[in-house]
Amino acid sequence: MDSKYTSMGIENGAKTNGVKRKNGVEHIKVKKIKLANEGTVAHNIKVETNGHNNNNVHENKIVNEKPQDLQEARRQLPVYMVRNRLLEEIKKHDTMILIGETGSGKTTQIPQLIHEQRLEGAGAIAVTQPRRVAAITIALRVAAEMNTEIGSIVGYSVRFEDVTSPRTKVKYMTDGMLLREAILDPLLKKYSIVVLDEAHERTVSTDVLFGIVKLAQKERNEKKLNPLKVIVMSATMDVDSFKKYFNNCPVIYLEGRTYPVTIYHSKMKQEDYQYAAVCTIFQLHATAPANHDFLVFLTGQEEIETVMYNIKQIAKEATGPPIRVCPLYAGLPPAKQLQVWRDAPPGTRKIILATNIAEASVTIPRIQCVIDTGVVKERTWSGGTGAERLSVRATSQAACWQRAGRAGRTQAGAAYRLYTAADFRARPMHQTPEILRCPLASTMLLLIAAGVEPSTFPLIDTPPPDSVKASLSLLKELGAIDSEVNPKLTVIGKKMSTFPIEPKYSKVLLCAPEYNCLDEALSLIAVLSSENVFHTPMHKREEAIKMKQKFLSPLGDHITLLNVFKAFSKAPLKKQWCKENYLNHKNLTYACEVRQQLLAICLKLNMTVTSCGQAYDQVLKCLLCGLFTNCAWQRGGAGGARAAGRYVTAAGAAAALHPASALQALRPPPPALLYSELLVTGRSYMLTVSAIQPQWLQQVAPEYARRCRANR
Ligand SMILES: Nc1ncnc2c1ncn2[C@@H]1O[C@H](COP(=O)(O)OP(=O)(O)OP(=O)(O)O)[C@@H](O)[C@H]1O
Repeated sequence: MDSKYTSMGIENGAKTNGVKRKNGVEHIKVKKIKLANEGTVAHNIKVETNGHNNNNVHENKIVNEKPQDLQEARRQLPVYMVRNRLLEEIKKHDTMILIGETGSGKTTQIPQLIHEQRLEGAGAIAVTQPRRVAAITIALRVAAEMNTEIGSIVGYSVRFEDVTSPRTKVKYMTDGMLLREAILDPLLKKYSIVVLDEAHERTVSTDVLFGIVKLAQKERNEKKLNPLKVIVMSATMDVDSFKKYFNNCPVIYLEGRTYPVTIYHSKMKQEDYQYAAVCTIFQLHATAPANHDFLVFLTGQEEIETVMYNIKQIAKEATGPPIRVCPLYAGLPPAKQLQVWRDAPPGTRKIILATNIAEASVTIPRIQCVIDTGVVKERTWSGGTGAERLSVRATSQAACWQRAGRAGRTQAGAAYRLYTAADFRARPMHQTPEILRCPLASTMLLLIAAGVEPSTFPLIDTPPPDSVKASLSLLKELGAIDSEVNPKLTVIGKKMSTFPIEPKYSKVLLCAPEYNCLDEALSLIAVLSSENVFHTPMHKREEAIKMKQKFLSPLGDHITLLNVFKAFSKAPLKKQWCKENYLNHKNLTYACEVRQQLLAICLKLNMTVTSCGQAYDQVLKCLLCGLFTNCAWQRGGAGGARAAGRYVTAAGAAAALHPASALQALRPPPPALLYSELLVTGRSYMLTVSAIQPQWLQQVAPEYARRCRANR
């Protein structure tokens, strides 16, 4: 072991043993399977699990095991072993909660078992996932297990990608996609069974879906339509509040996992978790066999890139097999995310650096070690200022267990927690549900579109009143609803709800024909809907920044992005061109796909696509139609040289231009701005900003402009 990396102080062998139930949080490493109706022991089934070692290789998208091996692996799963009992329970109850260990087979097996028995009848089975990468990879796995093409009996549906057909019976989908379907069909008539998986994640969409399925179930019963079965699943959920919410429905605990996971805690508090992670990686790398891959949890793209760079540098001199480092974060283009599931060359160790998108649901084969920094980047939103705060926080205990549960899925594993056992015990059991800390305008629009009255809609946790008020008032400002009390969609609101994007952006698209710039607006909104198109590698920062200059527009970041997109669309050898220009080829390709989809919706709405050419004022005015609540004025008014670079937003919050903005160098600084996002990271920064003429606001949104003047 390299002496540089011995200072971590991981406590040896601090194993967990057996399942302990603490407020609904499961502990790992169990040998027996017990299936019982909450607490009762009357119907226990006891099955000893046989540890089996399956180091099969996954390639070709993500699975390339032989069908018979896949079947053998299925048979070893705790869920499969008690399938008959489980199916009985599923048949008996309209709604049930299923709690089972991570990796026990809930997500992959329950829908298959239901389908094998044809319990879904003429309808289909919807299985929701909070994250797209999980929906895709699990669907691919299940299709392979069922020996069928993806998109036929088994399919998936995620934003901007629908791989299903009329034959699809088992449909994995993001919770957001099922929510979109609920607008068109609030009774979810296509489905006879809805499985809401990873319920503990408490995303806004899943929370709203709980209410949607509850209402749909009731109404389908009242109208004597085919009943809707609902199964809520997780390994680590807050059982009591869910049980209460679902009218005391039965809770089935399924105890048992295929492989054990040993938990190690840091002996002492780690001041720098990135450093601690790198130390631990190389400590383990020196001794672990090459076919043991590592999964490291970090907080975001920038951090992942820094750690990746450090690992690559240190790896040149470190003891151990060759290393392949793979990033995995939401902003990574979908195809690149799936590369994590591809095998590294034999004898090479894969080290995956992931955010919490790999925390729940996913199985990445060969992961033997999980290194958990115990932190997550969380967004909280203030309805008052419209600002989002991005902060790094300690994860909940449930998240720690979920992370540990990414090991022990295809072989025995270990989780190295870079925090002490006392720190772990002091953490809250569950994180704050998103609905209590995120903007709700999109969700409100969908609810209203689905014919639901937001104030009476049944939610597990009621969102803060000021957040509901701010969201409804934004929808009213945008002209999407007629009133904040008892709201109904307007004609434009109905059209807005058909776009799978933020209401403010759909408003921009709908206003674009008026400004003769739908062509430009589509490109711009597509780029804004995908991740960062600029690629700034740490070691070539200067060069990348220099290259960016050629796309810069003095009008600001939006037109700069448009310049990039236009140039990309014209480039003949796109990949090479992106490389030379320090642009992210995958993200730009993704933006092109998004544009196609948005264009299809516009054409369905009979909108005419025209271009304003170089008249970019038109584009900015059009942008202002959706983003007029995102204006800022220079402090002390125009010409306030002393206050250069310091602005005040329409909501009265002080904010600065982000250092990466194209407008940073502009002198004198523009008197008025339009921004896409307001982010607080210590200071309040406006992101993706354009210069506007102060009088435009008056022209585009006169009523709002009047109120702003009165408040300033
Ligand atoms: N892509 C894959 N490659 C290899 N094995 C897989 C894959 N997906 C699933 N498995 C196997 O199937 C098992 C069950 O996975 P499944 O996702 O159904 O578990 P789960 O109970 O839903 O777990 P979690 O609570 O973590 O979501 C895994 O532990 C693993 O052994």
